[in-house]
Amino acid sequence: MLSVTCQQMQDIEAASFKQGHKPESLMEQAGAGIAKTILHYFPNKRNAVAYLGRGHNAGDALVALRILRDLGWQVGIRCENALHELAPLTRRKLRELGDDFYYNQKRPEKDSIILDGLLGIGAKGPLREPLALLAGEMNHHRVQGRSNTIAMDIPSGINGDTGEVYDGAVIADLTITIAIPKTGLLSQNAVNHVGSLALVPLEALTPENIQPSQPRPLHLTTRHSIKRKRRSFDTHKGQAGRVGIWAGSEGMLGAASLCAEAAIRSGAGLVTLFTPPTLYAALASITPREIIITPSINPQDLLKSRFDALVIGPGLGSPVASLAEKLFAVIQETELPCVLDADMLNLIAREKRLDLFRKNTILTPHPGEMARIYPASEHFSRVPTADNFTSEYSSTLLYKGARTLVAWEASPIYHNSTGTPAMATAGQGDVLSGLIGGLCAQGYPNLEAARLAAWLCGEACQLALRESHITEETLTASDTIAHLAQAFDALT
Ligand SMILES: NC(=O)C1=CN([C@@H]2O[C@H](COP(=O)(O)OP(=O)(O)OC[C@H]3O[C@@H](n4cnc5c(N)ncnc54)[C@H](OP(=O)(O)O)[C@@H]3O)[C@@H](O)[C@H]2O)[C@@H](O)CC1
Ligand SMILES: Nc1ncnc2c1ncn2[C@@H]1O[C@H](COP(=O)(O)OP(=O)(O)O)[C@@H](O)[C@H]1O
Ligand SMILES: [K+]
Repeated sequence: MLSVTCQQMQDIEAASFKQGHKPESLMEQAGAGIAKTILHYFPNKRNAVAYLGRGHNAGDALVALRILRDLGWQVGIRCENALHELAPLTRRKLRELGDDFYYNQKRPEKDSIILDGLLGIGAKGPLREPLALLAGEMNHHRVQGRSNTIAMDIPSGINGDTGEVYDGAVIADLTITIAIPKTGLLSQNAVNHVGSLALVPLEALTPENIQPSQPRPLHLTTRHSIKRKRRSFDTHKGQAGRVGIWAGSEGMLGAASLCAEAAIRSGAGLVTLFTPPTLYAALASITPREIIITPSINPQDLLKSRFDALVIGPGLGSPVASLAEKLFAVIQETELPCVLDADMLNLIAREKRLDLFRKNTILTPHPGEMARIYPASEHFSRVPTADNFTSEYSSTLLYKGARTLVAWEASPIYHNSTGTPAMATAGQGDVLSGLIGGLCAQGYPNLEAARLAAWLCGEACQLALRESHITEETLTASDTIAHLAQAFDALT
């Protein structure tokens, strides 16, 4: 969905009020959506404390808190403003929760959920007292008590238009933005304060007829923006998508295995993994039985079978010159959707074969690989890099990072909303490339496949963290694969 400035959001809101929509009804819908999102990621009853400012942002937090309280959560509030200073609607939402909460304020306990309802789109400039004090308290409890902070609409202390981070801004693990994403949330400067993103759509408030505030529109990919395909009843495996993978080398068998497993878990009907004959036995012992493993020394084999998509590169290492040439020839020849990942990108950069970045290719560089294939990226921030790169090359680009970007030619620049720092662990990229290949093979257009795969991987990891045996430290790429089903299910 297109992102908007705070002024544009306020204009859309004003127009909806003219049409008869009521602020209280929108606040109830926003609060209910926030509570539902919190329960999606934190399904077990917890202690929740809402930090409140004076405006309607605090009203959203209060509605969500009331719903959580009614479901049996232990809740509390922190507010340093006098009751009469609160906006009338926010005051009403506090009364509905119970004024006792105001007179018996609570601080977060260990492992609490902290709701940031200090400031939303009505924020102006750096945090003033008493909100600066409360933001400091929230950040302290997030670290000391290992609490999770969830920002209502915007993390307080962030400029909602530019993403500028003011002193003492709230650090959120998850920002639940209301109705339409605000442009500042997508800024690279703000990423460590925004965390992962979720959207609560409101039917009355949509970005129709809004002019993008940037020459190249910035969109957010959320669970609402991609439609999951349904199979017809008589589908057979040949129609469900065939993926051919060239991956792995001595010492990097896991990359090939993870990539192939993710491809079959994407829904692809047949996945074939080509491997040097010397690695066959070892690879067969760690790869799921559903994968066809074919010993080969010739990448031309990728063109001989009937595949619907190819993935080349995970764990490839540094192939000898003759093998590299054969891989280049395959990429040059194929018209299939073709994911180029990891060492394949390094090889292309080293041999200066950027002519291979053709329309059917999907490139998945992390920032290090990006610097090799496109050294200009070191002089630009992420969005201009994605913009310039896709203007120069006709490939679909998936530029990995804490806020993964996906773009193609003149498309909007899509920012992924899901993900967690727990993903900063080996193998996540191999899962991602296998998933993209599998989705392409099932007929998702390249851009959609890349957006969906990035969203699914991030969502799978966020959902994995709900389990007591998986933490930020212990999550692995295998856990990502194990939670893909829940991520697919979370799509609307
Ligand atoms: N968009 C929508 O359609 C919907 C919006 N909804 C929700 O409402 C939110 C917007 O609410 P809002 O307009 O009441 O503004 P909000 O940010 O809560 O507070 C403004 C107050 O903060 C104060 N203040 C400002 N800057 C400050 C600073 N730096 N430091 C300290 N204080 C500062 C400012 O004081 P003043 O500057 O006027 O003295 C004023 O009193 C929106 O983000 C969303 O959550 C949903 O309910 C439903 C649909
Ligand atoms: N802090 C983070 N927040 C969100 N996603 C992350 C974070 N760190 C890594 N990721 C994601 O994990 C994946 C890592 O890919 P990559 O570095 O290629 O891993 P590998 O090569 O080990 O498989 C990328 O999709 C990236 O976007
Ligand atoms: K907020």
